[in-house]
Amino acid sequence: MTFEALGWSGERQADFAVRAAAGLIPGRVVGEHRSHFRVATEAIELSAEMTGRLRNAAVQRSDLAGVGDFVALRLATGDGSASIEEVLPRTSALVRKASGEERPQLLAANVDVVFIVTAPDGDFNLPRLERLLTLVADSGAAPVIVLNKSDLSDDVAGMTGEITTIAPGVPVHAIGARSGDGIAEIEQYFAGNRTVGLIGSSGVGKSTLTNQFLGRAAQATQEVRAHDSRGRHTTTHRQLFLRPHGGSIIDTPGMRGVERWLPGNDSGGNFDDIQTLALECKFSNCRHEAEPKCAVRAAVARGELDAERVAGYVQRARETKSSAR
Ligand SMILES: Nc1nc2c(ncn2[C@@H]2O[C@H](COP(=O)(O)OP(=O)(O)OP(=O)(O)O)[C@@H](O)[C@H]2O)c(=O)[nH]1
Ligand SMILES: [Zn+2]
Repeated sequence: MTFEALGWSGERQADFAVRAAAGLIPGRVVGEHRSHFRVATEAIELSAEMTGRLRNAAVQRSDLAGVGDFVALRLATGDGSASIEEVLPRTSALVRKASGEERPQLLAANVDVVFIVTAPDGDFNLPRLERLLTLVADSGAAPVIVLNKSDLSDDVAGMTGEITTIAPGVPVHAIGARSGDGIAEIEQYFAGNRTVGLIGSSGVGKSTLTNQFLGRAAQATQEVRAHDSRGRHTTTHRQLFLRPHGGSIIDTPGMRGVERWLPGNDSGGNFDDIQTLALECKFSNCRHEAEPKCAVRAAVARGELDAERVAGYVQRARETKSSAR
C-alpha cells in the first residue's frame, strides 16, 4: 500500500514540504473516538490527539480534525503516540447542523464523491433526498444517488425517474448491495484513488455496500425492523476504509435529521451573502484569513463586502464552537 492509495496527491506532497522539513509527517484520519483519533500514515496506523493549540485555533467545531482529514503529525519518541499539529486544507467537507444543537458537525472531509443511499422499503422520500443533495452541494463533493435494494421494488424505472426530476444531471444507479447487483458499475467512482462517502438513513444498506466494496465483512449490518422497515442504527462511528485496490470509503451512521449548517444563522444577523460566497472558497475549511483563493477576502478586496461584517461573521462562527468534541 502506498499513501497515494489513500488519496494523498503530488500537490499535497509539494504543499507539505515545509512541514516535512520541520519534522512532521502526513497522515489521514480514518477513525474518530472520544479521546483520540486513528490516523493512517504511509508506514503504519496509529493513535493521535490534537494539540491544545490546534483546538484553540479552530474557528468552529467543524474545523477540528474529523474522518477523512489529512493532518500533519508529530511522532513522540518512545511510546508510539502522536499529536495532530494541523488539519490540512480540505478539498471538501460534508457538514450538517448537529441535531438539537447550534453547531456544525463534520461528517466527512476530503470526499470526492458522495453516494446518497436510499431504498424502496420505507426510506424513499423525495424531500429528504433534496435535503441530502443540498448538503452535498454545500460540501464541494460530487453527488451520486444510489437506489439500493432494487430487488424490493417492482418499479425501479419509475423510482429512478422520480429521482431524476428532483436531481437533474445527477447520476442515479439502481443496485442491490446484498447480492452485489450493479456494484461493478459504481466502482468506477473510486478510480484515481478517490474517496467516496456514504450518507443516508439507517437501514438503507450503507454498511452492506461498504462490505461489498471492501470484499470483506468490515462493518456489521442488521435487519431493518419488520414493522416499519427502519434501520436499527447499527453503525455508530464514522470510519474510513482503504479499498484493496486503491480509493477509500467513508461509511457514516444513518442520519435521522438532515439540516443544513450555515454559520451565523442563529445570531439574528443575516450573513447569507457571506455564507454563499464562502462556498466558493478554494478550501472548505477556509477561515478567510490568509488562505489562497478565498472568495470572501476577494469580495472584500473588490469593495463588495464590508470587512467589519466579515469579522463579525467569523466571530459568530467562533462563538458557536464547543470545546468538547
Ligand atoms: N433486500 C435487500 N436487502 C438489503 C440490500 N442491501 C442491504 N440489505 C439489508 O438491509 C439491512 C440493513 O443494512 P445495513 O447495511 O446494516 O444498513 P445501514 O444503512 O448501514 O444502517 P446503519 O448502519 O444503521 O446506518 C440488512 O438486513 C441488509 O442485509 C439489498 O440490496 N436488498
Ligand atoms: Zn475564504
